[in-house]
Amino acid sequence: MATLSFVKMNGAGNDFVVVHARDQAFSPGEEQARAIADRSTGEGCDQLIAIEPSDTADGFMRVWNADGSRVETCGNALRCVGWLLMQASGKDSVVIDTVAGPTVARRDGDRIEVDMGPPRLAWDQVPIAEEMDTRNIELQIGPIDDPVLHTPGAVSMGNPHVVFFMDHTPNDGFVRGSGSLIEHHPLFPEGVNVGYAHVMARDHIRLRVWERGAGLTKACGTGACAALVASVRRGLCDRAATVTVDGGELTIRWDEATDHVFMTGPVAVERTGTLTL
Ligand SMILES: N[C@@H](CCC[C@H](N)C(=O)O)C(=O)O
Repeated sequence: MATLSFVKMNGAGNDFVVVHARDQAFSPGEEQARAIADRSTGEGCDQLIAIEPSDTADGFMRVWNADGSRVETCGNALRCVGWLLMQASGKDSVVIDTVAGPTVARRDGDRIEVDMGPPRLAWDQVPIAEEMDTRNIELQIGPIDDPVLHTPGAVSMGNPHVVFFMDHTPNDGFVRGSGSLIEHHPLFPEGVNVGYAHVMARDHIRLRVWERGAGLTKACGTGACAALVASVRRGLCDRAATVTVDGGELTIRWDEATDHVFMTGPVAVERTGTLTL
């Protein structure tokens, strides 16, 4: 039996069990990852995170969703891992590698900013099963002549997102019911994270997200980036906005010069503990 220490953290309420796997290997199978993430019998989290050593960066971040599936990246976890690596090294910025590519994390007062890189906007980069304009994809839910949801924008931030635009903020039942359906829609061969954006002003979006492999979360960092990008592409928002999520506020900026998306927000440590595997 092996024991590994972990830190329970959250970024705007999106919570993680972060395992130190720099000196000791950590490669849980799907079932083990799901058991750790289970809120009634395990430690409980939206995503399980491992910080592994890297030859090219300050650390490598590996991500599992609560259902045990491995995923490319996680925006809020990048901010939490960035904070941990900065605390440990005393640096003010660090590079974190992921399956989706490297990210720079920096301190911004008591918040952490991450450079999420450029959004991927071609239909086959999201990916979507058929060629279509990712500003308004051909998808609708509900009766043909009066759909409840329709023509979302689609964006990859290293992981796939669709963003529906709404004139109100939907309730839990609506997000759970429609999100669980759309996550597995055949249009998305790798599944999809589902965002519901209520654009309140050109610099303010209220967002709720049903996450692929995790369900309704208090915040989704890549989802907030995708919502801003999709809103800008529809002419609804300026290139910088506050995105209010269930667990707090994220500041998202899509830089015109570099095409990179930057996300800034809070991180919090909840507790520490050990996992016995
Ligand atoms: N919470 C995350 C996203 C985690 C991965 C996502 N559920 C997926 O399957 O792509 C974030 O903050 O970005």
